[in-house]
Amino acid sequence: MQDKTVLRRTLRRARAKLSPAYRTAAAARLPSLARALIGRGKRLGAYVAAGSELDLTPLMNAALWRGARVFVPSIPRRHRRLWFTEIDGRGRWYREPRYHLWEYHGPRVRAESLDVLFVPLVGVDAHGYRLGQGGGFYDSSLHFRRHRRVGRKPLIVGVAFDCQKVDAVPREPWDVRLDALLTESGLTRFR
Ligand SMILES: Nc1nc2c(c(=O)[nH]1)N(C=O)[C@@H](CNc1ccc(C(=O)N[C@@H](CCC(=O)O)C(=O)O)cc1)CN2
Ligand SMILES: Nc1ncnc2c1ncn2[C@@H]1O[C@H](COP(=O)(O)OP(=O)(O)OP(=O)(O)O)[C@@H](O)[C@H]1O
Repeated sequence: MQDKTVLRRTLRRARAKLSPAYRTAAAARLPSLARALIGRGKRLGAYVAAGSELDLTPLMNAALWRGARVFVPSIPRRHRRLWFTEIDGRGRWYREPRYHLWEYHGPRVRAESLDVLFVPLVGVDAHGYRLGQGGGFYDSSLHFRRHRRVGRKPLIVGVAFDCQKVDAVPREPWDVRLDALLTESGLTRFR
C-alpha cells in the first residue's frame, strides 16, 4: 500500500512537470491515433480531465463530429460502480461535490453498455496493469470483465502520457487489465 502511495506521488509529479505546450500537443494527437476506435455510432466512455491528466477534449470533439456517442463518468452516491452519462446537449454540467470533477446530468448507463472505455490512470505497465487514483471506481465498474472473454465489451483503453509508463505496477486481486493504451506516441494493444 505504501508502495502505491509513493508511486502515485512520483508519477503525478512527473506528469505535472510537462509544459502546457507539450500537454496541448499531446491531447491534439489523440484523435488521429485513436481514429479506428471512434467511428460513427460507437458508444464511447471518456472522462473530463482534472489536474494534470491528459485532456480528452479534442478526442471527444472528434468523436462527436464523426457521429460517435460520448459518455462521461459520474460517481455513484453509494458503492463504487460508476455511471456513464451521454453528453447529448439535453442535460447539464455540474461539479461533483466530493472530488470537484465535472459530471453531466442526464440518463445514465453502466460500463457494460459501452463499446470503448477510455480510462484515466496515474501509472501503467507493459502488461496492461493500471494504477488509478485509489478510489477503486474503475476496477469495481469493470469487475464483470475480470474473466476476460475475447470480444467482450467494452474495449478498455488506458489514456496516459508516455511518462506514466513504468516497469511494474503493484498488482491487486481485483485489478482489471487494460486491453490497450493510448499515449501521445500511439495506440498499443496488450496481449
Ligand atoms: N478525470 C477523472 N475522472 C474520474 C476519475 C479520474 O481518475 N479522473 N475517476 C477514477 O477513478 C473517478 C473519480 N475517482 C477519484 C478517485 C480519487 C480521487 C482523489 O482525489 N483521491 C485523493 C486520494 C488518493 C490517494 O489516496 O492516493 C487524492 O488524490 O488526493 C479523485 C477522483 C471518476 N471520474
Ligand atoms: N471489484 C471490487 N470489489 C470491491 N472492492 C474493490 C473492487 N475493486 C477495487 N476495490 C476497492 O477499491 C480500493 C482501491 O483500489 P485501487 O487502489 O486498486 O484503486 P485504483 O485502481 O488506483 O483506482 P480506480 O480504479 O478508481 O482508478 C481497494 O482498497 C479495494 O478495496
